[in-house]
Amino acid sequence: MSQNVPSVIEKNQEDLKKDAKIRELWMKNICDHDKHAKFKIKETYDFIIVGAGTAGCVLARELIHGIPNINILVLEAGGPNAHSNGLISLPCTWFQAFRLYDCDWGYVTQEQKMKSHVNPTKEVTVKKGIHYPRGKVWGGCSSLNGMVYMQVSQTYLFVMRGQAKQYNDWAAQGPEYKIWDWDHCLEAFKALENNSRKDPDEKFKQLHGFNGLHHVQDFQNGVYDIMSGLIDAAKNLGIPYNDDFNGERQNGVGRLQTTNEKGKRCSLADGYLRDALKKVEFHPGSEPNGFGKVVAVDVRSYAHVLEIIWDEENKKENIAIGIRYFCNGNVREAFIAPKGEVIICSGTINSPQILMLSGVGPKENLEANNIKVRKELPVGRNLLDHPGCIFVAKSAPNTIHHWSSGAEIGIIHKASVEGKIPCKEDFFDENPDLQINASPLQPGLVDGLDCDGIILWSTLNIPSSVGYLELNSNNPFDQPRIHLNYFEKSDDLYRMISSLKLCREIFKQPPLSTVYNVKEIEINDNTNGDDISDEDWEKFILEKVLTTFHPSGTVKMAPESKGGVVNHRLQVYGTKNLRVVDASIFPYIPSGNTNAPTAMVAWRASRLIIEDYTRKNSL
Ligand SMILES: Cc1cc2nc3c(=O)[nH]c(=O)nc-3n(C[C@H](O)[C@H](O)[C@H](O)COP(=O)(O)OP(=O)(O)OC[C@H]3O[C@@H](n4cnc5c(N)ncnc54)[C@H](O)[C@@H]3O)c2cc1C
Repeated sequence: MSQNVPSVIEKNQEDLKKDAKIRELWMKNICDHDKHAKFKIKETYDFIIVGAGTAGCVLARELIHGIPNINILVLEAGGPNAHSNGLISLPCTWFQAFRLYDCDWGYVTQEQKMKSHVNPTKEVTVKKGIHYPRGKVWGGCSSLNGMVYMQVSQTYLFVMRGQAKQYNDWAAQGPEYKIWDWDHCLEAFKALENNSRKDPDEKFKQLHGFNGLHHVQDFQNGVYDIMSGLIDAAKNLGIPYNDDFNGERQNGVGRLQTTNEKGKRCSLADGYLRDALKKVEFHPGSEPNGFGKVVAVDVRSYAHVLEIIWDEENKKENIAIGIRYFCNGNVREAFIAPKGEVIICSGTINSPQILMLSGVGPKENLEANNIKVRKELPVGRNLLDHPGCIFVAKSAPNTIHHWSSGAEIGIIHKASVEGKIPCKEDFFDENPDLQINASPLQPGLVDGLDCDGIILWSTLNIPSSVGYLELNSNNPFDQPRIHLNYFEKSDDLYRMISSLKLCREIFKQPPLSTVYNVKEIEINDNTNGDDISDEDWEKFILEKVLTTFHPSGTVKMAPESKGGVVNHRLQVYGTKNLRVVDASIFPYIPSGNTNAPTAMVAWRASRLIIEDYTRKNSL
């Protein structure tokens, strides 16, 4: 049975005073240490990667194995993922893991006010302070995420090694963007994936990889069969069964695949960084300073990057030469070798923040925060995310398995822009835009509710509304201001209403309503039974809205004239030796979970970086 696990422990005033005293002693010690430090070695690396998240882990591994005799420094603000009392590696505790305050950046969002779409004479609000978790730990968000594996976007797959339209849209931005078309992306997805499906058929083999380091497995269901009952309930409504959401089509109901290996989380730190660290060579005397060169990946934990160091002798060219960071109470610097690069892999919130703190960004916001503008670019604009809304039902006792890792079943459908219940045609539409993830009700997931049940989490996979983020100050430890602009466009609201209406219908179906005594809760607290007006739906959605944790797009890959910050090779416009590689470069958000697409971007980027490095070295 479920237990009530407190997810937050509050500190009292006495504890806080003790903490402050210890911090003071630590600072004093650091200052004494500095007084005695006589010299420091100039640290030089071929590549400096900022952030050991999904993208940083893949990149470090692919570069150290792809280029001979290089060394790489990875600067990571968080610590190793082995910590945290096992909460990270155990799939069933993921919902606690992303609330670990020392593994999460702890971001919250700004308040949002807008006119009601249903009754434009009224103002409606999305409350301030939606928790916006981002991993601050080896593996980044892949160490905290819900482990759902989704590689393809909206499945405009034209059978076989088909084309997913969405990646082709990335590629349609110009002839040089062809390197991002579906064929190129599929090559990367397959190279990364290690799928453990038993006896895969030919179609499955064509769209999946089996030799990568990112382990993917079919959901191992437990002993209770309420989740199978959910599949039957969806089928009753005419929703087709789908046995591979990463296959030829994305619509339908089926079991999700997860990034697990033998029942444990497989983050990109587990899969890729661990492998990168295995390569260590020593080349004595190969460096002019006489120290020799260690060919390896050096991961520095608890190293918070402050800004990019620029070559001040060639001011106009904006040449990145290193990184300034804060570690163990000291500000430190690391530099790149003449043919090296700085690669920012700090995620959708932090990559734009680092660029802006270094003078690359929108003029107005930079000048308002006393930052000298080096290159004006729309950094932080184009914040794309999948807004979500959870719909909860109670069930009879002892109907769920509490070691579930969360989302077990997916229902992917086309929603109605008029807010109607989707019809059969919508279920068969191969361009779905809504994803419902179904999980057993986990303790703590819904405040104050401690009973068995099911959660249906509707997620708008192709949102029309776009948000932005901006600096709050020039303090690198300050949170940027995150403006989500969820449901700013009316079609987003009505499509969410359509999906939630479908959730209600699913709960009413047998065997859920008959065998498992499933009864929806929450919405009926606000309204009367079935007669829910659009106004009440809007109120419900804006009160309950939460992120599905997929922010992307704030360092958009696009031509500069079209709002791009990086070009097709992910180099920052108007700078040299500087790339951004992570979910922030997505020009359009993939219509599915974003971890695999981010790893794909890093794998593709590694090929581009290797090409450029080899060319520079042959000159
Ligand atoms: C709770 C949660 C659930 C999710 N569920 C799923 C899911 O089920 N399936 C799925 O596919 N996707 C899921 N995602 C999304 C997916 O994990 C992310 O899209 C993906 O991991 C993003 O990778 P990234 O490399 O862009 O950034 P990140 O993984 O966030 O990596 C950025 C790294 O940079 C470090 N960093 C940032 N700033 C600095 C700095 N100044 N100095 C040094 N280091 C810095 C961070 O600490 C972090 O380690 C989820 C995400 C979360 C948070």
